[in-house]
Amino acid sequence: MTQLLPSAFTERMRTLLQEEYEAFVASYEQPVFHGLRVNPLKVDRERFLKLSPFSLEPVAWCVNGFRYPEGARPGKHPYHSAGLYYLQEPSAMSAAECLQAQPGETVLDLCAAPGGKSTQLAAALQGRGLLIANEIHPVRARILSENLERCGVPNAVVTNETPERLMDRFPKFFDRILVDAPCSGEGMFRKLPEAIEEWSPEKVTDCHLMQIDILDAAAAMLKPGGTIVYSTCTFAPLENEQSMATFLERHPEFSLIPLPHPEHFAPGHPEWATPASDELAQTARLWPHLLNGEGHYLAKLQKSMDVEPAEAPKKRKEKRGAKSSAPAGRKEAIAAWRSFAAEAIPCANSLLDNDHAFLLFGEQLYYSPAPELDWDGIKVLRVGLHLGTVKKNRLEPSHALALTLTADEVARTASFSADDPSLLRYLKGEALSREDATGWTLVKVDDFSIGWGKQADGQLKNHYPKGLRWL
Ligand SMILES: C[S@@+](CC[C@H](N)C(=O)[O-])C[C@H]1O[C@@H](n2cnc3c(N)ncnc32)[C@H](O)[C@@H]1O
Repeated sequence: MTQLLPSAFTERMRTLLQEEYEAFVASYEQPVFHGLRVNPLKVDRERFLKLSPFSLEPVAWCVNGFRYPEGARPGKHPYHSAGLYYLQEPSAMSAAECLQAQPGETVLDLCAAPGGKSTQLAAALQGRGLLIANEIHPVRARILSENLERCGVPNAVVTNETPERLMDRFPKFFDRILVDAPCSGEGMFRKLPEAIEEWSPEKVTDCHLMQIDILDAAAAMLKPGGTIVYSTCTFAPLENEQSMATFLERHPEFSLIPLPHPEHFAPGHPEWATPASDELAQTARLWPHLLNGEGHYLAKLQKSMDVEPAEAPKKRKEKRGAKSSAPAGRKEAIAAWRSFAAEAIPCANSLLDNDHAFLLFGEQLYYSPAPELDWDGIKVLRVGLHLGTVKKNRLEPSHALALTLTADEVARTASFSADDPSLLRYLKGEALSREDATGWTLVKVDDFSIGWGKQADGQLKNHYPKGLRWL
């Protein structure tokens, strides 16, 4: 594939890499590495290693990351539909890992779709604290939301906003921010040859300018003492060392801090930026000829504590007739939830015990990880855990809820092994003949929830979402 590479790209890389260039360009003739990251919200690493139908080789810089062999089809396995793992290229696993989000923190993933890094950040939060996963493009934001749902994330809000509009709403609000920036994608040429077609020297410049704007917004949203990880999947110095050099000139309240895994990640190149600050050597480059993954760049920035803290963002007021969270009917919706939970999920009423956290949008009931926040005027796709649809004072549970539940939390389960033909029929949307107690039933693959069924009259009626059904 070397001959497909744009000459402006290869000439620049030859000049930058000098004697290393031959090894770099030879890597384009090597096979791509395929990765999956185990989702600890659903299964822990050791258990998955025992269950895995694929042979797995650990990724050194990501505790839950593995490479799987060519020919394995983990995206076509029921464990994928159950959210046990996320398919992610090995180098792409580095950025969220480096952010080191801690349970209970407030974290923003500013350029989040399709959700590889958001699902990884959500796993680090362990269901505690708040993740805002934002994506500027509406169609991609929906895919992001579906991926967070599949991975059983209860505490994420998905927004579809520009960084600037979020900045106005959330000044100095986040403990940690990931900026996985839109970039010219040179590091993906081997994996996605279509990225070659979309590349041009002008795109590199446009992406650099966009990155500076996005980073400015991220800087404004970070608390004093907070951390930003900036990442790209390109080799262009303009989008990497230069974006960092420009950012640091504009924001003297930030400094670069060291990244882990120096044995795998090569240092950034100060001499590829202006000014050529030595600090830039603390950023990292993941080179495809030096590790088993694609090309990436990483930088970790810390904001000084000597910055005035911000006023808290606007709080939500319980207004009668408010558009976003219709209070009329909210009490009835909560009552519908409580009666559903008492029957189907005995522990839920004591776990979801904050009445202020229930938000009703039309017929859709959510449990919010940040009930105090006002979302009016922000495009929100999901405001936390979607509990279900309330119709005629009855709650129909959501697919998202099923995927956050474990077998010991629910009153009734229907369990199938991964290779049981009945499971395949369920995933295709068929009803199953089955005798059991009547009511909402959590369908499982082995021990892991995969969706809802409703048992009645010797049948398990199918409630697997139409859009997700296997063909
Ligand atoms: C590298 S991708 C993100 C990948 C994602 N973090 C993941 O791990 O799955 C960059 C994202 O930035 C979005 N984007 C494009 N222009 C943007 C802008 N001006 N501001 C914020 N995000 C933008 C793109 O739509 C794209 O989804």
